[in-house]
Amino acid sequence: MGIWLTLLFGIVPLLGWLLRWWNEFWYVFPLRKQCSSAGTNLPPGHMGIPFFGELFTFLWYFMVVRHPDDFINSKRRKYGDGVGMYRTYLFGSPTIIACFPSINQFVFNSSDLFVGEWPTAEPVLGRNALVVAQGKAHARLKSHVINAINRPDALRRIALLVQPRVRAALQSWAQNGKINAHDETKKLTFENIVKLFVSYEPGPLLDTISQLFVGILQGVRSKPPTTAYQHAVQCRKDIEEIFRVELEKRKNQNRTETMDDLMDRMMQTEDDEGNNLLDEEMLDNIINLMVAGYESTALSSMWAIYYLAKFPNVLKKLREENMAISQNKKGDFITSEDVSKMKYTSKVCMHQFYEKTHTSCFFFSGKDDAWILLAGYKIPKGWKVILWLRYLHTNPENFEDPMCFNPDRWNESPKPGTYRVFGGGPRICAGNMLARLQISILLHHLAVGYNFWHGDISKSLWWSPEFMKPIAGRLIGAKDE
Ligand code: HEM
Repeated sequence: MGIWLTLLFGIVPLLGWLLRWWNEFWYVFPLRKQCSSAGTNLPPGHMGIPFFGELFTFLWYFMVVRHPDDFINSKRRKYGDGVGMYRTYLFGSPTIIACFPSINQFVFNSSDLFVGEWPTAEPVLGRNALVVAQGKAHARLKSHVINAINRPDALRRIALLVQPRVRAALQSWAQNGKINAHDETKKLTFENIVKLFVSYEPGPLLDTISQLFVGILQGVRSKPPTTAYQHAVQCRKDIEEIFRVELEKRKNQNRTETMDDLMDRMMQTEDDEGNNLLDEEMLDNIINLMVAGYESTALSSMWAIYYLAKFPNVLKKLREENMAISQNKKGDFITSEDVSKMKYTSKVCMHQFYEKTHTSCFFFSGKDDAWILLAGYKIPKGWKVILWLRYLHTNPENFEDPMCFNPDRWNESPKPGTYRVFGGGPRICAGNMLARLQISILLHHLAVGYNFWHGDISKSLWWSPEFMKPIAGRLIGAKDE
């Protein structure tokens, strides 16, 4: 009996106490002395239990309670709202969660102190891929990529290239009646992105590439030696082979027969010193750009369809603006210059990016100790930093009624550093112009030609396993209304 009582009232609480504080002793205690001699502190927070840290608390708020903001809100309540950064242990590493715009800005712009984290991206995306490259190599590759995809002449051509497929897709959706917006926008975006980069038309080759990309996307964030990771590496090799054959074919071609797609443009771009990209650099970056631009654009397009079906008043305003442009076109496609004049459409797009990034955060890893001077805290070397975009975008102090779809909120510019949909600093999204253009074009054809019957649309919570499935709308031609 005595032994059981000792166990119950002595050892069990002691074990519980040890479990609760183990990570604090292990990770925080040794740093305390360093911090106090430097007159600084670690951000407040709690490191959780061994191995898992605060993973279960995180999962509780995200998967069980389904109030992801309460994960941060509980920290705000406990450690104070003015702090803007909290220490924790998540996903196998001691971590700082950064919330305030000024801290995010500091991390985005300090590539000497923080390296962007794509843990396993190199074997899957290639060592020359933009997201993998660092320092000078990154700056050089980025200037090539921006040259190839963001220049006005490239955007002009892209605008014309994507429209036939957008028009055809909308027609077929309308004929089918009910569509699954998630699947259809993915299919449309994929077909267009392959067309833009390598000019392939739908057919068996495109189907093979599509399967290979699914494999890459499923494994790009997983870790070795998982099957998903191994499969992604194999899919990458197969895709590289397909694109290498295409590249060789073009190099041996008479250069008057250019396709003028993004592969061609990458073959021709020169950096400041007049150098072209090497074959490996080109292949890695075509794959990287397709991976980065595919799901991001598809999801934003899907949200666009969802919201327009839900908010007929927005669709009406969008239609007025787009009709005015289309009346002068006499059936011709709109141009990238037309798109830049469509102010209301641009505000609708801004919301789609914003909505999409409600689910995003960026991972960085500290290369050296960093002191956040503004708040007087230290981020120790080797710790991860998670930039918690959701905090910025769903904070009523930054955006009035943040979860409400209201394109007019963008009549005024967001407060500095609060709209971070494309990241920031040297790692800012390389395809943001391309994404804006593609979504505006979809919105244009949708608004001008179609109406929604939106009685059966329901919004599933984004973290549910049924992610996006119920998002379906019925398109009918405007004339059938
Ligand atoms: C809705 C559309 C898109 C959104 C919301 C988006 C968002 C982002 C964000 C937040 C980053 C920064 C990631 C980080 O710092 O780790 C990023 C990087 C990047 N994005 Fe996008 N993106 C979109 C579309 C595209 C498209 C269409 C392309 C190209 C075809 C593209 C290519 C890239 C590349 C290459 C990077 C890495 C840049 C670098 O490391 O320097 N993105 N994107």
